[in-house]
Amino acid sequence: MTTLLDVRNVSKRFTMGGLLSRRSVEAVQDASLSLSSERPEIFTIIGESGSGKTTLARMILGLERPSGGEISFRGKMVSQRVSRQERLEFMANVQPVFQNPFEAFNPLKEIDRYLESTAKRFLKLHRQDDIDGAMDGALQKVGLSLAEVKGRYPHEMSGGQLQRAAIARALIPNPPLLVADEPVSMVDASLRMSIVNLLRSLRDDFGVSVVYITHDLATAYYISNRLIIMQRGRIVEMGDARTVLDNPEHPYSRLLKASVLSTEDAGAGKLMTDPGMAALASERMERPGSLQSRPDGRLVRVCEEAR
Ligand SMILES: Nc1ncnc2c1ncn2[C@@H]1O[C@H](COP(=O)(O)OP(=O)(O)OP(=O)(O)O)[C@@H](O)[C@H]1O
Repeated sequence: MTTLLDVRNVSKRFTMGGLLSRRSVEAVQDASLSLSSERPEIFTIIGESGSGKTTLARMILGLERPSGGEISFRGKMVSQRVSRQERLEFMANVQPVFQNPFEAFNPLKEIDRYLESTAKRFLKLHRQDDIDGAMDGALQKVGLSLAEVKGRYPHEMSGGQLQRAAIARALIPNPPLLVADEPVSMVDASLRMSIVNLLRSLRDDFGVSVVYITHDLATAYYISNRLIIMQRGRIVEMGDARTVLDNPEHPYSRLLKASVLSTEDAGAGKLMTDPGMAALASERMERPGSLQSRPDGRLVRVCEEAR
């Protein structure tokens, strides 16, 4: 089995403030995960707001440098890809999909012009027929076509259509991996499932793996093969999505699942429910611990005294 992505003991500390008021945040602590090249999958990162999901995603994309640990793509450390050519090759292979499609596009530029510059940059295409073919091929994968998109500005499309176009842009270099950070949270509720189904089809029909970042357990349950649950920068549980979400073991995972049932949580990514469980989950984070294997294949963070 060859490894597509290997995240090994990765941490990220942000330091802020001046000399006298210096403080730091451990945004990600000792995170490890690995995706295989042969088995495309949707690997989900779940956690409430501030748990470190975006920071981990940005490190995978090479947009943020880890303070500790290493990330490798196809066996080569991301930090060692230093030449322009190596960076470009990496960017072509690991493409981002961002939360807000309206921010991903320049409002003053036609959508196809933006796709065209991606095709030229990553595929080194020059002939207009070839460029159009690459754009149309990527747009067809997301249920659009070049004819539908040509000459249109971002404000002339719905949020759902624009997110599809953003995903098409990401697909132009034929990447084996997409990193999608809350790709449905800004999309109209009625169109969300179509984007979620699209990610599934990219995996099943085109062999693209997706790192899917969300605080929405329902879509995570629906499309993920595996997932990790993050609490304050740490992975507290990792495993097969259904195994973990049907019967979460860590108190924080249980809290997250319970919060799905709470209407006031909808969309905000904050946990409001069950103060007792919240206190237990929080108290466990204070204590040293490590991920332990369970017979069903999942990993759960266990505190030293509780082992
Ligand atoms: N550039 C930065 N400088 C300082 N602190 C940062 C920076 N980026 C993130 N953080 C902090 O790191 C922690 C993790 O943030 P991150 O954005 O990764 O969480 P998240 O789970 O993606 O949250 P959200 O769902 O709100 O996007 C937070 O405490 C955040 O304030």
